[in-house]
Order: sequence, then C-alpha cells, then structure tokens
Amino acid sequence: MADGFAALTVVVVMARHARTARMSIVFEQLSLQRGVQTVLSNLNLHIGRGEWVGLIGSNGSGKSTLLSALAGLLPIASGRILVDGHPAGTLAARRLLGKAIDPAQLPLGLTGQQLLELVAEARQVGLSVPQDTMALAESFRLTPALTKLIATYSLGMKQKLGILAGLIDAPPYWLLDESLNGLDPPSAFVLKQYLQAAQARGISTLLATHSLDLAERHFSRVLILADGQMLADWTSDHLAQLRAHPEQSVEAALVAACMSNPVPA
Ligand SMILES: Nc1ncnc2c1ncn2[C@@H]1O[C@H](COP(=O)(O)OP(=O)(O)OP(=O)(O)O)[C@@H](O)[C@H]1O
Repeated sequence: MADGFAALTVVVVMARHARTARMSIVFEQLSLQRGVQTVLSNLNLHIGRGEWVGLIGSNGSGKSTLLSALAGLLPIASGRILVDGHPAGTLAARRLLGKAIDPAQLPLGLTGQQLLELVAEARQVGLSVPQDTMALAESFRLTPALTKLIATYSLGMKQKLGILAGLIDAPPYWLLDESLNGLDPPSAFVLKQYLQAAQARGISTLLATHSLDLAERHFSRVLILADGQMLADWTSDHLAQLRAHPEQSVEAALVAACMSNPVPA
C-alpha cells in the first residue's frame, strides 16, 4: 500500500513537472559563443508564464546574445533552450515568441504599414494588421507615420515600429532588447502599461535593459548576467522585500550587485 502511494506520488510530481516545462522557457546547461569567445556558460534557468523579467548586466555581458539564441537567431554551443517544450529555432518555438525588431534591421524601403501587413501575413494572423497592434500604434502616436517610408523615421519611431511588428500576434513570450531606448516619455509610459497588462494576461516579457529604475516598480523578476554567468536571480518575493524596505531601493541594490562584479575584459 505504501509502495503504491509512493509510486502514485512520483507519477503526480512527474506529470506536474512535465506540465510546467510545457508552459515555460527552459535553459538547460546552456553555453553560447560569439566567434571563439564564450559569452555564457552552463546557464540553467526556468521562466514561466506571466513573468516580467528584467535582464540586467554591463555592456557585453550577453543579454542580447541570450535573447537572440532564444529567438533561434544564433546557434547554441552546448546545452539547450526549450520553449514550451520545443527546441529554440524550430517553427513551433518561433511561433510562441515575439521579438521586437531591432531598429537597425528594419527594411527602409517599405512603409510602416507595409511592414506590419507583411509580418501579419507571415505570422498567419491574416492580411490586415490586428486591431490591438493598430491601437498600440495610435497610443504611440505613430499612426500618421505608418504611410511613410521607414527610411524617413527617427530612431524612436523605428523603435516603436519594431515593437509593433515584433509583438503583432501577441504570442505568450515577448523578447525586448533595450526597447524603451529612444521612446518619448508618453510612449515609454504606454509601453510599460502595455507590458504590465500583458503580464496580467499570462504573457511573459524578457526585457534586456540598462534602465534599473524599471525594477523599482515593474519587474516581477530580475536576472543579472556577469562574466558569462548568472550572477543573481531575484524573485518577486525578494523584489517585494526590497521595495517594502524604508531605507533601500531596488535600483541601489542592483547597482551594488552589478558593481560587485568586474566589467568583462
Ligand atoms: N556580432 C558579433 N560578433 C562577435 N562578437 C559579438 C557580436 N555581438 C556581440 N559580440 C560579443 O558578445 C559578447 C556579448 O555581447 P552582447 O551584445 O550579447 O552583450 P549585451 O549584454 O547585450 O551588451 P550591451 O549592454 O552593450 O547591449 C560581447 O563580448 C560582444 O563583444
């Protein structure tokens, strides 16, 4: 009888584990290289649904490399990345991710509208741009510019378009690399509200950023990368403790944590 109960417990635990892995991003013993340089080594990480993760680290610490590998844009040196159980880079994994397009990668010869329609078609959400995307464009005050060539856009306008295009079909995981850079304050506010609302709907955002003040209110988790390793993984409980402390700030604690590690050579 006791053996039967133990076996049942093992089955239940394994089933729960499998379900959790199916609804999350998993990095297992992950190592990433750029040329001959090892950028990250033996990273183990689990990111569930409904998290807003701030990816922090000094210049060159590997934030963009990690996001690109997750999006399937860079090869994996060793280990693996699974997105809801699908290996990174596979079509199934790509469909679950939305990565804001880098402003420098936008096709300058198209109008903003043409790009959004192309992406909508490629992501199979239909021939027209989803209502939600157009509403965000309106909140960004980008609508009048959509009929113009991307070549005529300012950096902030390109940043907004890259976000709109990357998140067009609202997949469950959003990857943003310094996406608040260059946004005017009202648009930055809109984006923060948008990400917060998405989080409440169970969408997870990974945002690589140097804006540590975002951790003060917004992130539910903070990962600090340094020297090819994950220096810290601050959970929502830890962040809540820091936020509640009358004499501490999350930003100051993050600066102290980052300063405790030397800048990579
Ligand atoms: N295209 C590339 N070719 C070769 N090495 C690269 C390339 N891009 C980045 N690297 C190297 O990979 C390492 C990690 O760079 P990465 O861009 O991921 O850092 P980051 O944390 O995003 O930096 P930043 O905060 O400056 O954006 C750095 O040492 C960098 O020099």
